[in-house]
Amino acid sequence: MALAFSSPAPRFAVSPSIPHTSPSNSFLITVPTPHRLRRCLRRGVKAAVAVDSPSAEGGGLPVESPNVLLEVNDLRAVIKDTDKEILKGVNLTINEGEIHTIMGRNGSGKSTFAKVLVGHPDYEVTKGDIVFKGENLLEMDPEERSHAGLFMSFQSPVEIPGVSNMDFLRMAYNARKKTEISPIEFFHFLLPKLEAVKMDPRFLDRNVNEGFSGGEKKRNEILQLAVLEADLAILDEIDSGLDVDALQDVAKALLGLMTPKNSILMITHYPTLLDLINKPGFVHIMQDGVIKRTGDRSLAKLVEKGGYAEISNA
Ligand SMILES: Nc1ncnc2c1ncn2[C@@H]1O[C@H](COP(=O)(O)OP(=O)(O)OP(=O)(O)O)[C@@H](O)[C@H]1O
Repeated sequence: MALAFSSPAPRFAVSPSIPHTSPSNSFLITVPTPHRLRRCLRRGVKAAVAVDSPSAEGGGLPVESPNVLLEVNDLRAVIKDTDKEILKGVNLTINEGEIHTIMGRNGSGKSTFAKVLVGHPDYEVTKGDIVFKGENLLEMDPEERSHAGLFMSFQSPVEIPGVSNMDFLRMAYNARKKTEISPIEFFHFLLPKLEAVKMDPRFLDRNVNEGFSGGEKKRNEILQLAVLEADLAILDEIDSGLDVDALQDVAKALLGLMTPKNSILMITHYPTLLDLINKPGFVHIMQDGVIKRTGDRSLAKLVEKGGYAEISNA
């Protein structure tokens, strides 16, 4: 293995996925941090030459690459205070601006993975690491993770009696942005977001999710996401229980929220939402606590057609 570094430390980019390494491959790799270098090495890069500009001597083809937003390495987790292991070595990298989808049989560990990412107290990480925006996520409590830009929409959003949706959203916004926006100002900020998710402003006066239908709760989750302007939205079955029109609205709203900087990690059982979003993305199949296969939307189609047996046997 050959590694060469230019000096001073180069402004380097690493190919996001490096999917097809073989013993004879060599890559132009730019290495801004030891962390990113570790990632390349883990992925089996055998020869790496770093140069600080495409024109520098000894270089190869420059690799334009987006920034890594989330990196999960060999993540293992058990149910708290037990030795029941649910996550058995999950690896996943999400770059800025990407849409990732996790599919998998019931009970394969998808929601657990999502919950571990946001620091759910039911689980204990026993091995591996999670780096979010260059920071060690495992050292942050759930609130810090949220302030850092992680958002999770749960399968069954909780009701919060006695707290109006408007107050809740404003408090969440203030906490995330470390500001103190007035109710009037906030309302003006909120109006276009309500329109984007096609939500009736009357829902703002109701208590959070109290008495909301399943679809209304999901729409409210997207509103929260829009308000918090999260860097990574983790959406656990955001499409479940939605009628066809609502599904279209959610897809449109999600697309409207996408920027080159933020990313989405969706858990779903159906490829419909992916079709509606209609953007290139990654589909991962989780099986027994690990990501077994990764591909594009065609992988989701394969599952839809032949079930998971086809994937497992491949
Ligand atoms: N807090 C917990 N206590 C006991 N078992 C748990 C707990 N959390 C997860 N599990 C178990 O871990 C396994 C994975 O659950 P998880 O909810 O992550 O699956 P999933 O892939 O999201 O399933 P689904 O598609 O049905 O939502 C299941 O067998 C589940 O019963």
